[in-house]
Amino acid sequence: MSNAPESSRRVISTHSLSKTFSHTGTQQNVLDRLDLDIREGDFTVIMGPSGAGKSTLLYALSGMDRPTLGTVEFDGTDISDYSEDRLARFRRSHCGFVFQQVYLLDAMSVMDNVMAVGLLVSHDRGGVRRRAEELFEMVGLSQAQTRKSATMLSGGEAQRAAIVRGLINAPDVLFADEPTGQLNSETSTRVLDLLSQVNAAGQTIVMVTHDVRSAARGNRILYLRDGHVQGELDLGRDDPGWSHRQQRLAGFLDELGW
Ligand SMILES: Nc1ncnc2c1ncn2[C@@H]1O[C@H](COP(=O)(O)OP(=O)(O)OP(=O)(O)O)[C@@H](O)[C@H]1O
Repeated sequence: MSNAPESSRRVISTHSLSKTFSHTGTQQNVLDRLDLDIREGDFTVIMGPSGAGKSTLLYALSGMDRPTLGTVEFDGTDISDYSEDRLARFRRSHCGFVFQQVYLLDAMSVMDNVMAVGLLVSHDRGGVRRRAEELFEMVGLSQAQTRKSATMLSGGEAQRAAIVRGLINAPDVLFADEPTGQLNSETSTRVLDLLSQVNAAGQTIVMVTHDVRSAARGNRILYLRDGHVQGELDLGRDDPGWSHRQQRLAGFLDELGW
């Protein structure tokens, strides 16, 4: 569990964040005037029923998509009306992403996949390589594995490589959308241990998941339904044991009718 110091600094603040999709003349209000903060150093988990808008919220918080109404402030700067180009530059420097699908480029080695993302932000090839090597070591991928094509990795290895890619530019926030969704239980545990480890070292994380075991890694749980945050649980940073954390979380979810 995280030993990161408590911080009340807000990295992201939304104000009346709304997202509406239109399909064949009807409008769907997926996010409805949300006001929420993401605090530095927190491992925030977004839960909620299928279709509640969890991924939509993650995309809005990370500048992958723009709100229909309202604003998203990242480090005090409103990013909601940035142009596509500016948003892309902003994301590269400030956000890291880990998805359920790994999306490594098969034609490149694992190292080159990570280097390519690092070199979008820095021209210091040696520096990027050194950071990549450090991160690969941290996630337990050997040099031989990083020289392989991405197709030659197991699912768990590929997801660990994706975490390295997500961290290569030292993002302010690492966003993860069901990062263990495709993994078996043992490999999920390794990936979750890794997320806990980087969070303990101070990395701010926002993760969407359906999985109680994964969610128990977070210190703050937001439950999204009908476009609102319907409940919030402070799971804290002290570790009274995973089963205790999972029980508290299960109780919270039961009360919300999960
Ligand atoms: N680009 C889009 N165009 C139209 N509708 C969309 C779009 N993206 C999402 N939606 C709709 O918004 C709603 C919320 O989708 P979202 O993927 O955010 O939900 P979720 O809570 O992440 O769901 P799940 O847990 O099933 O992944 C869904 O009804 C979905 O169909």
